[in-house]
Amino acid sequence: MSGFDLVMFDLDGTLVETAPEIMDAVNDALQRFSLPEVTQKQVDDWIGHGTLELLVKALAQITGFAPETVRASALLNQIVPVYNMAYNARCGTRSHLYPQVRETLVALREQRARLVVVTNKESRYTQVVLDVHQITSLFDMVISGDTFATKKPSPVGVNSCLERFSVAPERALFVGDSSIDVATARAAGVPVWMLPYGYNMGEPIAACAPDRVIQDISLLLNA
Ligand SMILES: O=C(O)COP(=O)(O)O
Repeated sequence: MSGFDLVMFDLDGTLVETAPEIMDAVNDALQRFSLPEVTQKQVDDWIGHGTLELLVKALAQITGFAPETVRASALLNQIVPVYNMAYNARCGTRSHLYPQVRETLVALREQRARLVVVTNKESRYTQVVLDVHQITSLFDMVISGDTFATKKPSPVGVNSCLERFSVAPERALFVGDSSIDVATARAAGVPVWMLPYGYNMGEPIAACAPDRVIQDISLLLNA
């Protein structure tokens, strides 16, 4: 039996392994502009601050320009719609739910916990991923990187969930895979558990000092 009334989940690297097809879509877009490809390791380490920021990092790496220069560039504006099309085509081709994700979400719902996604992925991409893996209906609320003016590690999204479902921070849990998730949960006073298999910008997860590291998401059920 889970001791939590509200469980908030990160998406990429926590519920769904998304990086392989994100890399495919980035490389599809780069190819259209005759730019060199990026590697899987680079993409893994760029996930965390949203897709637009991932594209900024990829273009900065390739062109040698500073990220702020890329953010203001025409190239970024041109590549975004091309990436969107590529991602829609790639989504679901090489992503998958991590083991026990669906079963655990269903069981938590049966235990009457509220379930929420809090991701930095922009909502257009979040929706495609949740739909393609048929888990949209398992969540009471979805907060994306562009839902509020600030994204994780700002606690705004987490605080809005606590308020919406009238849950005290200590009765909630944040489950994630990166230092961004730990910082977000800490800023909201919510306990935070980490899964070791996701994307933490190349850093070891122990360095983030979460309350617990769990090897498998089904361990949430015995909390
Ligand atoms: O899209 C990203 O960069 C991050 O997404 P996440 O917050 O679900 O890890």
